[in-house]
Amino acid sequence: MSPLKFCANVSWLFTELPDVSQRLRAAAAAGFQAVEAAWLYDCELRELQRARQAAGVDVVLINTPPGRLLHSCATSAAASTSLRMCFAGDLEAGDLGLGAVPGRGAEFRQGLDLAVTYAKALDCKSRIHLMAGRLPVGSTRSAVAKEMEAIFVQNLKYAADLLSKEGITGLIEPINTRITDPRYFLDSPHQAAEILEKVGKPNLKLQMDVFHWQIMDGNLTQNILKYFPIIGHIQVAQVPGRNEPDSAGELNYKYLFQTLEEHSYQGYIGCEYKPRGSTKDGLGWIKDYWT
Ligand SMILES: O=C(O)C(=O)CO
Repeated sequence: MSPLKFCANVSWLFTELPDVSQRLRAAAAAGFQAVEAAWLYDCELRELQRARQAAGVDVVLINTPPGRLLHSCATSAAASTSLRMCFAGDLEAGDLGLGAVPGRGAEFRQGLDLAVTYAKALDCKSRIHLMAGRLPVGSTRSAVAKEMEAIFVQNLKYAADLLSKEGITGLIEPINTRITDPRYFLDSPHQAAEILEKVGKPNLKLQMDVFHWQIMDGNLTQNILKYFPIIGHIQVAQVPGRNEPDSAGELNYKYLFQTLEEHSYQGYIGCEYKPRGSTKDGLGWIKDYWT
């Protein structure tokens, strides 16, 4: 059995600290050797590089940009020395990725180029989450599903060829549409597996967020075993509160982590949850996995 590797999602953890550099340092001080993040694009890249090196952590996953930006805090970040962590987009009303969105192909490709620039600069050699995006406002899933899938397959083939030149794995992540994001295009591991089959590129894998899989489908053990060969990254949070794995909820993470150990899962497990209190105080559960 190989030991599990955890990474801190600094878009969710250590949010007591406004600056990315502070969060990277805090993650390292808490014991993490690796971090992941949703979006860092409004943070000044050279500062980000310096902060990562100073903290001594690996960046193992970033997302492609969400799309329409609500505002860019690049000016404030560039102007100030601090790297205020900011979402690069109006995530409520706007976009949540562009991979499957009709008429946004050029923006998807631009966002992919930016993600590769940041991944290379941050020495994030391994993974970029290629976000699918939402159904157009006013459309119904049944009416647009076929068109959006064809667009997603085409964009993923393009992305896979570009990423393979950099040795980077692309990931697609089903996000639950029951609670978190009702208009998101990709919402089940079965749909994602079918799309990956159609794309047929070995450097594209499945990002398994246990929180979303439980809400959409349950049947976690069978789904983990069925899709294990194509799983390239995992994220965890308790259901329904999306708090720490050991918080009250539906999931027995001790059992799920044991299952992953028994199958020698070699990837990272992203801690993408809302701490109930301070991040540090909520990390008691992870000590069992840090030998
Ligand atoms: O919303 C989530 O679970 C994500 O991982 C988005 O990147």
